[in-house]
Amino acid sequence: MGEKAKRQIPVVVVAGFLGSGKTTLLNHLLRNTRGARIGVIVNDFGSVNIDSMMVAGQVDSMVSLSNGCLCCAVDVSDMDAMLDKLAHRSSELDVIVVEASGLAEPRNMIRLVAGSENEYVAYGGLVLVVDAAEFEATRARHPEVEQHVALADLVLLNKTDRIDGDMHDDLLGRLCALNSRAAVVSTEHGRIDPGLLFDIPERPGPQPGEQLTLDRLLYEDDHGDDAEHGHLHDGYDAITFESPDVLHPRMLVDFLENQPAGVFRIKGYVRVAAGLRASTYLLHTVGDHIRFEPAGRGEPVPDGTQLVVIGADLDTDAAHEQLARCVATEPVSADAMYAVHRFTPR
Ligand SMILES: Nc1nc2c(ncn2[C@@H]2O[C@H](COP(=O)(O)OP(=O)(O)OP(=O)(O)O)[C@@H](O)[C@H]2O)c(=O)[nH]1
Repeated sequence: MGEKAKRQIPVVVVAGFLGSGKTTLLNHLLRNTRGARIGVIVNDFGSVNIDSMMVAGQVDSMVSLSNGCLCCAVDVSDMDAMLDKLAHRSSELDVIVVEASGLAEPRNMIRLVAGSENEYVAYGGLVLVVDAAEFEATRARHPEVEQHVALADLVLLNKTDRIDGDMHDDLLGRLCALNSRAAVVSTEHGRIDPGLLFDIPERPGPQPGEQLTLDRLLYEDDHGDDAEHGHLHDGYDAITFESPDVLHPRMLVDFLENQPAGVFRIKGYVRVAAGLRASTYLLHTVGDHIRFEPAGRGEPVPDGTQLVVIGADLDTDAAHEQLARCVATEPVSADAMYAVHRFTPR
């Protein structure tokens, strides 16, 4: 084990009205972990097939709230108590998924996670599951669903098997009007590529004679042919931006605060310069949550900038061009670095 910088585990919050498909999404992720180690926080384990998942080693850790409701009864210290069980110095989890109860207020859920004092976690985004067939009826009964959409970093327009093409187009238009920033992905039974949500670790495949894990078997069963495999990647884009030149800190932050439509998360190294100083930071963003950490604490750091932008239906050329425009073409005044310092921890 090399000494690494403190690893922060992304905590993804899954919210959505009753019956929209949150548990279905969670079960899908647990069945398609692709080697990622997933921790789960749920209200109760009733509908998640936890027992068999645990036996098969699919769920690496989980915590439930035995009594009470994840929406209102929980405060930051309750959430931290749950997160502390999953995220600590020796935790090997790659992601923690919190399934909010159907009545949870997403703003509160974000506050609980983003406000966590646990130094080993980082906010991993709000995924809002929307029932495509019921959106109109839900909106009539609960107008606040519009605010929920506006808060989301990723909207899953689920149950698209239950609507026709015209309604699909209409819904996409309405969701984009409510939130032009979020990535929107259409799904059936919550089947998204987990790589959109979190990093798939590069762990070696099974060696000859080694047993296949259930995840691999299921994944390979589901995706044995290329057509099926391709299906899971629909609407999921990842672009890489690399530059040997330094970036202008303020222009970079401006880009991050006005991300192109469809971006869900951005990660990688950025080399920025202002005044006489050039520094490399590890950058993570989810939606408008931006974090710069000084790079080089134990890990090798590339010379220039290496960023990956992940989202759905991205205009990849435009995103690339916008990033290229952040390259500093003339000397930058020293105070421009404040733009980055606003987003560095502590
Ligand atoms: N037709 C169709 N049914 C779906 C889809 N996704 C989920 N369902 C069904 O919708 C129902 C509700 O799904 P859940 O995943 O339990 O929804 P939930 O959001 O966890 O519900 P609560 O826990 O009650 O808030 C289940 O019967 C699912 O099988 C889909 O894409 N299409």
